[in-house]
Amino acid sequence: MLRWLTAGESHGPALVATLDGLPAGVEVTSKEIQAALARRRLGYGRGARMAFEADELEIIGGIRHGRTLGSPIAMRIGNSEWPKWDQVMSADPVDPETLAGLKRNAPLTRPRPGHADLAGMQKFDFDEARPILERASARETAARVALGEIAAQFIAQTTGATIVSHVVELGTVKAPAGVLPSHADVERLDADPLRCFDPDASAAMVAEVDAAHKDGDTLGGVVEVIVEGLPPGLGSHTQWDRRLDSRLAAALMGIQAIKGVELGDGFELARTRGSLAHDEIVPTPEGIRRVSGRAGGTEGGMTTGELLRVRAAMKPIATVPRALRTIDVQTGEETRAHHQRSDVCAVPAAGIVAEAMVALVVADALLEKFGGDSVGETARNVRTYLENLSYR
Ligand SMILES: Cc1cc2nc3c(=O)[nH]c(=O)nc-3n(C[C@H](O)[C@H](O)[C@H](O)COP(=O)(O)O)c2cc1C
Ligand SMILES: C=C(O[C@@H]1CC(C(=O)O)=C[C@@H](OP(=O)(O)O)[C@H]1O)C(=O)O
Repeated sequence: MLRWLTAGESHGPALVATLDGLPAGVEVTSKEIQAALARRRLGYGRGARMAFEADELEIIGGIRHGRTLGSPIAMRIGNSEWPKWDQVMSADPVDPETLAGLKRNAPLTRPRPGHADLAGMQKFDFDEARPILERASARETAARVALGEIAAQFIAQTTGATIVSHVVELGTVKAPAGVLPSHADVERLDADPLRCFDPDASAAMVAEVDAAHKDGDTLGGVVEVIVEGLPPGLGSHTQWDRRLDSRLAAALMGIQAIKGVELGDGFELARTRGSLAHDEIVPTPEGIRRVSGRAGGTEGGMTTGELLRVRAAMKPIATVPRALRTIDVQTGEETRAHHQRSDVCAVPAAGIVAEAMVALVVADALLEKFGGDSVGETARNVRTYLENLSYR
């Protein structure tokens, strides 16, 4: 069983990530993890912070000379901006040079609708939002992306399966349905400002972000993650929490600002007759295949061996520059929510985080089915299973 956890605050010295249960011998380098972290910082519409803050990766345990040891993996992702934040948030006298034009932190008593501020202050009994937003903030997703890169390497090295994500909707703009990227398109996608596979839709998305920015507004959207090359039978129909669908949905809904998840055509299937909604099974020279991918590559909560395709819907960023109505918890009076800088849109970054969450869930399901204490053992078990399938 794979287990993973993160710790750390948005404006703290570092994030920490741990991954327990991964076999030995997975090849993964700091450079690869750092590259995954860099992908998360891309995307049109992000705030100033992405440009100057650096993720400083340090592997603390579980990986040596580019290979996992089979022991728990621990990583630290330092925040290059910490010395400044330490000053901004300090109750002690502040060195004006370090502060470099930043405002001294005042208590955040005007919670933002749509962020964790108010519910967190009520629950944890804080009189301002800082201690809540620090951990609710999606900076934490850097730690998940680091973990996800290791999981993705494990998946690739045991099954050959690859993962890619793309932005399929941004605000009201939709990419044309049906044309799916593969892993070979990653570079092209990463070079696109919105990580959208369709250039016309991407251009329209850029315009949508610009318009929202100009209006002092924010945007959400939909990302799709595709895994190509998985064996059939990951996950299980036998219990609700063993279904791969439920595990994917939980992991994706666990990303900040994700409000909906669909497997395959998801909600659209509910509006479609059965005769047109399912993926017919046919014999082919390459083996048993489905003629379509409407289900998203699972049936009965198990992978079918076809493309795994899952979507996540991100709500618009809560820190709206044209700030929404709220109350000041100090006075009880109606006012406007606090606003400093923020992203207009972080949908492309959410796609990278979604890839990481899918990778972790799939790696866990692979280990559950095939076991193995070394990557070679898991890979062997996958091969033997595929060679001995009764129906292929
Ligand atoms: C990559 C990413 C970047 C985000 N950036 C911001 C941001 O700049 N400002 C903001 O208010 N929310 C941002 N969010 C969303 C908040 O973190 C999220 O809305 C908040 O934690 C409350 O959680 P909930 O939306 O799941 O209810 C971002 C989310 C992600 C995934
Ligand atoms: C730092 C990251 O995202 C942050 C996520 C975030 C939020 O509220 O979730 C708010 C913003 O931070 P700040 O409030 O300091 O401007 C984003 O920049 C990151 O993704 O690395």
